[in-house]
Amino acid sequence: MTEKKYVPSVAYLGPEASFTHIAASDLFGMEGLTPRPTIPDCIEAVTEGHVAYAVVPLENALEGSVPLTIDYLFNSEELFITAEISTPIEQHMLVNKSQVNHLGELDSIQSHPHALAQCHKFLQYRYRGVPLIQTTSTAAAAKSISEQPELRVAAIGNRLAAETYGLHIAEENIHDFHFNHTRFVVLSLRKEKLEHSKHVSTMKTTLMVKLPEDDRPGMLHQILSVFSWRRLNLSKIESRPLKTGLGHYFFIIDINESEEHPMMKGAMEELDALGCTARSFGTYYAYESGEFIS
Ligand SMILES: O=C(O)C(=O)C[C@]1(C(=O)O)C=C[C@@H](O)C=C1
Repeated sequence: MTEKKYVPSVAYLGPEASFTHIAASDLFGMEGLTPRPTIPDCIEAVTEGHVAYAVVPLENALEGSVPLTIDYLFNSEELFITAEISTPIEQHMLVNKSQVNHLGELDSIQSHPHALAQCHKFLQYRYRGVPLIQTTSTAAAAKSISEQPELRVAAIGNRLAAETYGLHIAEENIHDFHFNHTRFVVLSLRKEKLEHSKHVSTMKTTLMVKLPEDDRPGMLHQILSVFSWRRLNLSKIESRPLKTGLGHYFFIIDINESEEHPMMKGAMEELDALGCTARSFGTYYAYESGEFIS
């Protein structure tokens, strides 16, 4: 008797043919993937136990962090990052075949805010004045325009979305900078390191750090020195508003080390001694997808 392969259930920011879908299938294959319309819906699918994992975008090389993902993570007490996959991204302008000869008369261009921003210069020079409409994902934009072929609208998305929704690629590679990569993370209630045969770029630990309530001079400097004298390499530090008042922030810190390392344990203890609240999202492998998602 052949053993049945375990196929984990995975929610991703959909619909079908989003960049997140491609990233999720890169890690998990096509089986077991279920689309969710928004990033909070993906995160809730995991926290409510409907799926084992959720794949969501975390950061883009041109546009920075995806605020929804960061803020939901900050407020979750139970989620861990179990893997990261970073992929190069190519954006195209998609239209219904009936609109190919009406590119000069577009009423709107739709996409995810990050995708619109990645093509900002292109849109400014070629489609100045055309209203830009934000959607929950690039694939949501492609799907929506495909359902209204009579409208003079375009979407920004990838090649798979064009194929999936029967759209025509009117303009290819419209992202403003060649180095357009997005980091996607795999979230789970279980603290684990997902292993994959893909190329691992590094092992990372992500922390979210809240400073002590009493504002002291040099606090950020002290936090950084916790890592620097231990020779712990940070690959990212970013501040986000705590949403409790102007000037109140928390910090997202990525460290290229396992949290099991004695130096990391020491760092966590020292952060605690400084009065900081440091929450670890776990240690995970950061994978790189060599192929362009286009
Ligand atoms: O997955 C998608 O298609 C999305 O619309 C999300 C998202 C993002 O949030 O960064 C993913 C990759 C691209 O950078 C643009 C948009």
